Amino acid sequence: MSDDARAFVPGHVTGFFTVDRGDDPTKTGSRGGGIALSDGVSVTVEPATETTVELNGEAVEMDAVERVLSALRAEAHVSAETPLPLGAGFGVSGAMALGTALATNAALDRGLSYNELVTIAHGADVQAGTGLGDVVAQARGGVPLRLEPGGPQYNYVDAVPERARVEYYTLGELSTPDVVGGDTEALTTAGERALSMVVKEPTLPTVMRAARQFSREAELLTDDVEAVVADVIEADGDAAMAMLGETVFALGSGLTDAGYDARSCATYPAGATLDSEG
Ligand SMILES: Nc1ncnc2c1ncn2[C@@H]1O[C@H](COP(=O)(O)OP(=O)(O)O)[C@@H](O)[C@H]1O
Ligand SMILES: CC(C)(COP(=O)(O)O)[C@@H](O)C(=O)O
Repeated sequence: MSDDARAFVPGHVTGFFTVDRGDDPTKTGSRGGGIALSDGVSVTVEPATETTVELNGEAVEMDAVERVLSALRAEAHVSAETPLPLGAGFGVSGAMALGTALATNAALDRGLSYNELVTIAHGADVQAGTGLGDVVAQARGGVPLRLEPGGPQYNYVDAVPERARVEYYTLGELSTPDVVGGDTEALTTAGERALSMVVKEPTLPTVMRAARQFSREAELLTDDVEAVVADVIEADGDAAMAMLGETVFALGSGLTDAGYDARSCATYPAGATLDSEG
């Protein structure tokens, strides 16, 4: 019997990252740090004769989702709902891939385990060029530190043992394939430096400081984002740029204290899960 199934996947803002290409997608990924968010993506999968993908009621083309469905030999109507903007650094593509994997497995009784489904979604996001570390971070939750790249068989994920209220404010999109598909040597050096700062002192304020340093060193910080981050710091807050988007995220009420009309959520302590029935 097949039926509809729904999964929730937290959003994930990356503060800093590396690009680590391997021989296969499960060994390819990023190291880095970020924050899983209680604002995430609810993905409903309904088996169908032809695949269609919808985000907040509008049809979208999403390579990562199509790759997950073909890996699971499924045709389905995938409908996702989220308050997060697409293409602005919240890992919406990774969330849709992971949510599709979890919900398709349930709807079509594929009988795969969590790590197997995370591997499929990670590989799909990597091959689509839309993410390197979001899926494994979204499978973990909290404040993940990705110490080794790749899917669950190869990576090594630690975390900062804290939780916080988080605010975010988006000014625009940045193309993930353009950045991760280009020359990433300097970016990776900056990402490694940021990661070692946080490994030495695994706290949220250090994550934010490392993220600010990374965005400058990797030359990804835009003037508009820099101005907002500066305003938050001026108002005694803590903020940084979300990779890869023109988005600022802040701890506590940093953005609203600085006068921005920001959306607020919190760290999401758990990984992605299937919703319970009924
Ligand atoms: N209107 C749209 N704006 C941006 N991306 C879109 C849109 N419609 C579909 N897409 C697809 O969504 C994916 C966005 O990936 P990415 O930029 O990594 O976003 P995110 O940062 O949310 O993960 C890409 O596969 C892109 O082709
Ligand atoms: C930064 C990024 C490579 C892309 O993130 P997004 O634009 O949100 O898909 C992420 O997957 C990571 O490895 O940390």
